Amino acid sequence: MYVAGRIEDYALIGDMQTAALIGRDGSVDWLCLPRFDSHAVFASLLGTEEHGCWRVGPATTGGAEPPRADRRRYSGDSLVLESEWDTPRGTVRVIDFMPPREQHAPQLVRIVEGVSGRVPMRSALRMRFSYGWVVPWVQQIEGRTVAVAGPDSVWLDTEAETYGKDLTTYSDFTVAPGERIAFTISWQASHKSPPAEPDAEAALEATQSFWSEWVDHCTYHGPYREAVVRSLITLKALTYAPTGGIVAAPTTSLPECIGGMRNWDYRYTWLRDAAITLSSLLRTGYHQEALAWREWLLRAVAGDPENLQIMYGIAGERELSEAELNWLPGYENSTPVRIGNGAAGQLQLDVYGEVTEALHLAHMTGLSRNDYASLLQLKLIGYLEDHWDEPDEGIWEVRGPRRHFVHSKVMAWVAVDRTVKLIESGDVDGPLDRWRDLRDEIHRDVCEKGYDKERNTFTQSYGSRELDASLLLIPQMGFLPPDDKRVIGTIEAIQRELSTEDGFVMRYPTSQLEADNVDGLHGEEGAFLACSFWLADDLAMIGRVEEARKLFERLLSLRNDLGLLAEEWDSRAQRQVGNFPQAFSHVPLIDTALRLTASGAYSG
Ligand SMILES: OC[C@H]1O[C@H](O[C@H]2O[C@H](CO)[C@@H](O)[C@H](O)[C@H]2O)[C@H](O)[C@@H](O)[C@@H]1O
Repeated sequence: MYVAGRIEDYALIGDMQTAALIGRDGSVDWLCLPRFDSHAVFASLLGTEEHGCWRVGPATTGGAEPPRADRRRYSGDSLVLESEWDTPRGTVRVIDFMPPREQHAPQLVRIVEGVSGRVPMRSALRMRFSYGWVVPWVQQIEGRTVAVAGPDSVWLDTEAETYGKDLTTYSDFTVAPGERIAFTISWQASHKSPPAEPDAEAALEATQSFWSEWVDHCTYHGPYREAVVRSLITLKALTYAPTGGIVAAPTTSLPECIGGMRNWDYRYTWLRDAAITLSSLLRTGYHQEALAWREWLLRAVAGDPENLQIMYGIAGERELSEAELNWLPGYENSTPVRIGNGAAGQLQLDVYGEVTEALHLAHMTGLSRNDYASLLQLKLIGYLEDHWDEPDEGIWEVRGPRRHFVHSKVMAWVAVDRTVKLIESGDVDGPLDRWRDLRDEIHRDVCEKGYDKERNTFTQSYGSRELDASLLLIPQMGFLPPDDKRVIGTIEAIQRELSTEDGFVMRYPTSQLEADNVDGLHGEEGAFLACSFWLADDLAMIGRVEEARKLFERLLSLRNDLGLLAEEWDSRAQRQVGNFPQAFSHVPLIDTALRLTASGAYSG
């Protein structure tokens, strides 16, 4: 029976317009072309080999399982993946990458390089368009193999011999030491003329230079540089270069609970996720990306800023209706597989705070002034003035009834606070006294209704006894100082009540009981990695620096061998779960590394 690899078995390559996931067995199991949110041409990640994949690796005999690579790494600080197999016949390396696009078509390049001995190899290319639904029509045109279905065509170029069998394009060949054999697939709209023939070696050189030049701009040189740089490269790979939009992750429906229904499509731009990504990029010297995202934001909300959506398509599209792909059995039978995301229609008041905080940081770090950005900020507060006291779906996008989430109110306070500061700086005009009063009113409301005096902790929502890990952001956002007894009480309560057996943090309690079930979903989920980083950050803020460092370094050890993190960690099964790799995990990794570095606490 076919089983996709563990989530952490996957490597990421990408060209800042889309991305591919490659398993340890050399199989590309996920790739959407030409954009992150396009239909997948390889979707075996969520199904079987029959839903499309492309394996390049040592040949096997007698139906044996394809061997897993013995070693793999990114070549330096890049997204060029090198996987190596030691076989009885010798050692072979496969170099995988996607060249950043200029004028040329989207490409995925695989170069097979002999290291020692003579190794028999096989390339097995199974293209299935529309997420594994459509078997394309494959033909040879002037020595090139082309697969066509509807609007898409994919062209395979290689000097190796190819042949078709069982709806698959194979190449069987032997590679000798020093020999390099390239395979490139290029996507083209099927009504257009064929894409130019690729030059794989020149593309490799250009891709390496692109990444090393980009990494050179990083201003962080602290003890966690390796982890920070890998996270930055991952965030850059999740950026859609033509528009500046940032996807939350390049995948859909990798489950938060194996076998469960918490499967969502993350190939869109959440204002929340993108705003915090922008803040991390700004703090590490990447102003260009921050500028591009601010432009994206202004275009996305243009014309109707009061009617802000919490998420958009990567080019600012508003229509993201959710649908289920019922022909896909799902990752380890986790159904449904969803595309689109119903959370787009929710009210999440925290988003006003995250966006305003990002614009504020951009302003403070000297990003060139943009009058429309300031105007947008004023409009957002105008909206909040009338709506901050309404119940919402909150940061976790719950699908249960709306509540007065404490985190949402805290972030509404952040939005007003940063805007008051903007007006105070003299850069824009606004109703200063009225908004100072509004800021005080929100603060009072949260402290009165969202704080449980008896237990000395803030609560998930007004009147509830539940806790919520988003409360860890209270000191980080400056709502209360870290030494406030209510802050310390909340951190300790979260440690007590939301910790997993291995000391990581759940977002909130998940319950099987309908009445207690805040998110309206069945099944449990893993420790939420962002929340676990937030705990480390808070511990450092309240002076428990050694504890913070230990937790942070244990979190780093959860990364896969290539430094990548999904959204969650399943403490029982000791494996990563959720969409992968996830910006929402890599951003707080960077933030906590910066805080620990500033506090001088690190090992070795
Ligand atoms: O838990 C239910 C919700 O889960 C997803 O949202 C999560 O991912 C978002 C993107 O990273 C993040 O912004 C949010 O805070 C997370 O809770 C899913 O996208 C939602 O549709 C779903 O309701």
